Amino acid sequence: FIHEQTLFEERHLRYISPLGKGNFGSVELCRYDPLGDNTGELVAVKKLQPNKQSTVDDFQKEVNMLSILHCDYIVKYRGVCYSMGRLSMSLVMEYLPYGSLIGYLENNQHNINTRRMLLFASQICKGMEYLQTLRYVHRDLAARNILVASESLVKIADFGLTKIIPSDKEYYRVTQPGESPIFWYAPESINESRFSHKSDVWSFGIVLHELFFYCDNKSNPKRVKKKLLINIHVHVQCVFFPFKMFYPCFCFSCTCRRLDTVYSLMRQCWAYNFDERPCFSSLGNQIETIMQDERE
Ligand SMILES: C[C@H](Nc1nc(-c2c[nH]c3ncc(Cl)cc23)ncc1F)C(=O)NCC(F)(F)F
Repeated sequence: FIHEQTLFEERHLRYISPLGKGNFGSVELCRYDPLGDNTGELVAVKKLQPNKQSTVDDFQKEVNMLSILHCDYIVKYRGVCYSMGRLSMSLVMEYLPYGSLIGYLENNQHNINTRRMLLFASQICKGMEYLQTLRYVHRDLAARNILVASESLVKIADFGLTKIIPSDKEYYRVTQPGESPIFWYAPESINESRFSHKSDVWSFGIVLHELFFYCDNKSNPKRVKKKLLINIHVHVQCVFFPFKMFYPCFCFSCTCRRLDTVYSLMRQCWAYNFDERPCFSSLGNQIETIMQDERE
């Protein structure tokens, strides 16, 4: 069923600039300006780019999934815009001027402290907890898919790969694994295409590493990223391909304080056995505790 969808008329949607390419679609900055006097609001418009992977009904699913999410830590859905006589549809979302978290980290690494990183981490946790109540598995949790709303607020975005776990199972198995970035994927997702809240927890651990790796002010993020990729000791757990498993163990060189507690959070998220990984509410509590300690 189609939720009540706020309709944006294409003729009032004024293109401004490209924002980026996401899962199965490109996002553009537009102004919805029905009065035609530039007083309209800025919006982020995701146009479907039908290709081998994604079809219109995948996109319709993404729209429907996003349209029922109401959470401070998730990018707001605004509505849809039909063009070419309802042949093609665009997803209209709020526009967040600070952009993606990965870009923000790269541009602000000098004035980002561990307190702010912990605050962002706890907000992402809360957003993921909310998704879990709806049995959503994001499947692409990464700093590039987090948006910065302000100096003290981040939001989860890009629900192009999100799936809803069936009520009789605790995981979702994808049939055709796309060319998704395996760096953020849990071992069971790589080996069995198995996705669950616990595989999102693994990805959250990678996001923690992305957050705290940039707090190392000495190093320029580009080099850090290269160093990180070079330094990641990827241990091939089994000899046989394709059952190759990646198990990142990072040589962690961040100089920020509370390093040991944050690093232990990451290691919990990277428990090989998904049953041993903490849930998002436990991670959220642990982060709040570290934040308290930070205050002392
Ligand atoms: C494909 C699109 N890429 C980009 N989007 C934006 C952006 C700025 N401000 C924004 N406000 C609302 C939205 Cl939906 C996107 C942006 N900036 C750089 C991008 F490369 C995207 O959705 N990326 C996922 C996420 F949104 F998390 F960054």
